[in-house]
Amino acid sequence: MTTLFDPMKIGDIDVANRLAMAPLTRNRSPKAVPNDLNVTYYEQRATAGLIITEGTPITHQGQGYADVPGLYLQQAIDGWKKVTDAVHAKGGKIVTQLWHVGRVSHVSLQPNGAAPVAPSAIPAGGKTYIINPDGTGEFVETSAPRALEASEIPGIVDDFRKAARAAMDAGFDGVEIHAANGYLIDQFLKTGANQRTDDYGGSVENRARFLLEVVDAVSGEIGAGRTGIRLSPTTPANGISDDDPQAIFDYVAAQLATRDLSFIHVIEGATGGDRSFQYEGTSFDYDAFKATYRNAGGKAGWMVNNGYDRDTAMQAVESGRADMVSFGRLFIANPDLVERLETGAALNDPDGSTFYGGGAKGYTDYPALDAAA
Ligand SMILES: C=C(C(=O)O)c1ccccc1
Repeated sequence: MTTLFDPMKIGDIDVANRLAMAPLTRNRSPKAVPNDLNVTYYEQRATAGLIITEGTPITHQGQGYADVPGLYLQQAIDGWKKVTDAVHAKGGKIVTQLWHVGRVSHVSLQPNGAAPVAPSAIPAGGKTYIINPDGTGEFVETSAPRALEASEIPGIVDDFRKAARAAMDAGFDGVEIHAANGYLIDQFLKTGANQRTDDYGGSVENRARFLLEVVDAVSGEIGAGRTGIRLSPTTPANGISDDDPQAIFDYVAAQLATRDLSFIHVIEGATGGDRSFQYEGTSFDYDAFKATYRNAGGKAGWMVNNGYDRDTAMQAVESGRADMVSFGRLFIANPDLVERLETGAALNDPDGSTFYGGGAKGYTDYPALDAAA
């Protein structure tokens, strides 16, 4: 029987076990450049079967939070190279999450103080994290977005492609396309944010067009076997919603099945919250979603997320419902999470007050088992 601790191959990526470190924004990379503290943080967690880095904006326009690392400056690529070298030296595997926030941004974070971009001029209604001129950080309301012209969309697709190339130049084993949590690609997918009347809006085919163009551009650049994707069919994160998530995601599943990707990373329910959350008047079936993908020939590793613990993660893999399980907060607090779950050791508790911003406290100072012994 396959267990959570068995190796596997996801596309072209060999992983030592089926625990993934989920992408976690930590706001500790000033000027969008990864630094030595980031190197230590990821190196400490290299025993994960797969590390998925924090969201990494593909361009300045794609940035929506202060002090997140990018992939659009050579300095950042050089900084990421130190991270990947350190993780590889410990025998780990690491991919980076390619991120464009779309409307979830603030004019102070945008090129020339411009409005954030989105499929339609519909505000996210959420908050984002900025650093004020005096250096203090705070969560503020996102700025009102402008609707992208259709003529701008191919350029953003190419920005994803260029970022994927930059990721490989930085030594990553692959990428995860961030198509979840109410960010740009998810905004195109869902009716609550996409009310376009051109080829990128209306039908499920049109709303999925941008996602598939990004998948094809990234896969074409670095290989489908090193390309994963994160989806969140029913999350309310960043004010996103949809009238019929089963329709759009069953279509997406059937389309992705033909593209030989490395992994499909699915957030179940509300991101970091209620796993049973459903958009008003809808009922999304996650097992049917996966069955659609597999029945259409999809072979990518199926990775599940949201509130899993040792027992539920082991059960998900042993039952065959999932190939991998990603952990966020547990990896924040337990750099050696794999050993702790495999041996049933006690777990450190994460300190939510240090999740975003700051330095080593709550970032690289969580003790490993051998340190605590
Ligand atoms: C990249 C994020 C996501 O995917 O939700 C994120 C961003 C800021 C805070 C928490 C999470």
